[in-house]
Amino acid sequence: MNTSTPPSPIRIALLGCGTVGSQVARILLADAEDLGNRAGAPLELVGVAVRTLDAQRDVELPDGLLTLDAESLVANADIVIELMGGMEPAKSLILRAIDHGAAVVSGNKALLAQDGPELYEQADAAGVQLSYEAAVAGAIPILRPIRDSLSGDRITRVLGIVNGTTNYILDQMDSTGARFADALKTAQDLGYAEADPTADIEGHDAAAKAAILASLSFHTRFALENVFFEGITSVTAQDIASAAEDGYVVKLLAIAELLGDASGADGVGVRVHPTLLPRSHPLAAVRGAFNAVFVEAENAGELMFYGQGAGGTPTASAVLGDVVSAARRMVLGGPGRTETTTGHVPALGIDAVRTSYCIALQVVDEPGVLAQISRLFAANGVSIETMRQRIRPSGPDGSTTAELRIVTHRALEASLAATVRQVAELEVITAVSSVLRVEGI
Ligand SMILES: NC(=O)c1ccc[n+]([C@@H]2O[C@H](COP(=O)([O-])OP(=O)(O)OC[C@H]3O[C@@H](n4cnc5c(N)ncnc54)[C@H](O)[C@@H]3O)[C@@H](O)[C@H]2O)c1
Ligand SMILES: N[C@@H](CCO)C(=O)O
Ligand code: NA
Repeated sequence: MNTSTPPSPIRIALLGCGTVGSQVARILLADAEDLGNRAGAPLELVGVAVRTLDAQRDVELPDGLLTLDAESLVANADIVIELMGGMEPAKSLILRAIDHGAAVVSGNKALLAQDGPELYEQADAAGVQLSYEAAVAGAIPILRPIRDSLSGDRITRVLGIVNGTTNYILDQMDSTGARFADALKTAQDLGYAEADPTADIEGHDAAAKAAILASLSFHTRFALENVFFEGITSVTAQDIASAAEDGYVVKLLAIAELLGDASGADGVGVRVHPTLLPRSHPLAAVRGAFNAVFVEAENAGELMFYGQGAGGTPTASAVLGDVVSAARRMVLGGPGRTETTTGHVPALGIDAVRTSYCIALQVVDEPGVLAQISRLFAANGVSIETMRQRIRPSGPDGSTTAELRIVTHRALEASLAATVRQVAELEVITAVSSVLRVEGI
């Protein structure tokens, strides 16, 4: 006979009952027994903080669970799930939860990328667990594999499609020839893009996720200010069509990689920008609003994690994984480490990155043009990998112009950017029609 006392219930407070929060509440209630068995103690949802009590919600919750008093709820919980989003009051409530010794689970990438270092320090100091698997690539288990499964390896590079809205838009442009504005409209009609899609299309959302991925991959705290980012608003249908002709696809990639600085010491470059990828690259096959993260590690080699990066139920899966994990730690004792910060690698700016460029130029069709252009590439130490020239009629007099598409070998971003600036000033150049970085070659 088992005479030990049953474990006391773990009290869970949920802050926010929107797209993700409502699904977390639903699953916590519906699957309480299974989740409790896995955690080793009953999981009790003690309250859900909302802004208005009588709002229309996706799920029906038992009477008495909803409250407007988030602060009191937090003060009486063992685990606080923050799914309100935004900076305040999310940050103050998380700090309050930590102060009370509660474990915190959040999906708030915007807050973590901006104020994560402060929150992680407070959690460490209080000995409580702060987990946020939902914050990067929604349902995809990626943070815990990086933090735990790969903690015996050395990650050298992470390439991620971590924003579903922009992947959907770029995929539509690629598969239907749509213009950016039309693809964005379709994404909005289907509910992928928000009414204000700025954070997605300008790259902020992916940049926040890049900062989190870089921090865990390189054991050093990086914040949004360390991330160079560009969105997809200037990617044209022509860019996508030309890329397709050359065997590439355009993806918005979040890239975090180990680099040498000028003296050869380690540094980390973190960036987000539209990127040309060969169609044979595994990330090129990530279609629609799906997400994927491609990890390169010294011993494991190449790994890819794929799945749904957003949506209430998929994201709730990641949140509840964190909840069960935090509850297990409570049952077993000790907070468990959520991240390590012993790497001390500095963040390097975009100039220190080594990448390739694909440059499309409209040039005058006359002798010596290629020589002038290639001289500038050579002067900047940039080697050309491929060059394709197309001659087009430009006037009724039979005159012609040429379009050149040059793909470079990897070179320092600073040298590539200087080359483009200088080439643009040549008189024989009528337009620099696009400049896109290339990865995976
Ligand atoms: N939706 C997704 O697919 C997804 C995926 C990954 C991460 N996330 C993150 O999860 C979080 C929640 O996202 P969501 O899509 O569920 O957002 P949402 O806007 O649907 O839900 C947020 C809810 O919080 C409530 N709220 C805001 N301030 C509040 C306050 N002071 N007190 C009580 N309630 C308050 C809002 O009324 C709303 O119901 C965000 O940080 C988001 O970035 C969302
Ligand atoms: N807006 C985000 C939601 C998930 O973080 C996306 O499009 O991927
Ligand atoms: Na995730």
